[in-house]
Amino acid sequence: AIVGLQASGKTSFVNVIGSGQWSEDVVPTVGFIFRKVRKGNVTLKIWDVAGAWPFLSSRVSLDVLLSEGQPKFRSMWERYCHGVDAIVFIIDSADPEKFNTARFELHQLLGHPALNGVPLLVLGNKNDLEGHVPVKDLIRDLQLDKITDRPVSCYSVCLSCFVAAVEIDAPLVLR
Ligand SMILES: Nc1nc2c(ncn2[C@@H]2O[C@H](COP(=O)(O)OP(=O)(O)OP(=O)(O)O)[C@@H](O)[C@H]2O)c(=O)[nH]1
Ligand SMILES: [Mg+2]
Repeated sequence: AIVGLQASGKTSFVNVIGSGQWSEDVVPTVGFIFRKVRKGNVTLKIWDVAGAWPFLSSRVSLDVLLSEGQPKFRSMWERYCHGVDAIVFIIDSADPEKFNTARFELHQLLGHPALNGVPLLVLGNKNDLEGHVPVKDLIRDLQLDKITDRPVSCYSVCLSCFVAAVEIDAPLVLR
């Protein structure tokens, strides 16, 4: 399952691994998209889950999240993560203002007992943009070092740079 805040690049990621090509043509996902991607003799079944649900898209501030408990739309993330082999969390690394919300949502998601032990891949996307945050700071800001109950990896990527190869800067396997 691929989760993350709005416009972080989840659908772009699925396009890149699915077709091997960056596509400029993405629109915000409504609900979710289920995709099967065949790689050699392996078939990946992928849930591309919207960062926000239309009817609640204005309610994304952390204050609201905290005062209302778990907002309905992101509790949907958990539903799509049930029983998966891995969770991919994508974050716009050039938009640090959203890091607090992202951290809150990520840790909230991982706190669900049913997702215990499921490996986590964090991709800090959009490293082509000025002011993007490097992997080491993402790890700190998202408190990835506090996640001790599963394998965690974090990479900095640029999905829109994907022509022949995804640019990866300073890959770091935490655990
Ligand atoms: N500069 C830059 N833009 C990117 C990159 N990856 C994705 N984008 C752009 O970011 C925007 C959002 O991408 P999406 O893939 O639709 O994001 P999403 O996470 O699926 O968004 P929702 O479906 O709304 O949750 C699009 O305009 C993409 O073209 C990147 O590596 N660099
Ligand atoms: Mg999408």
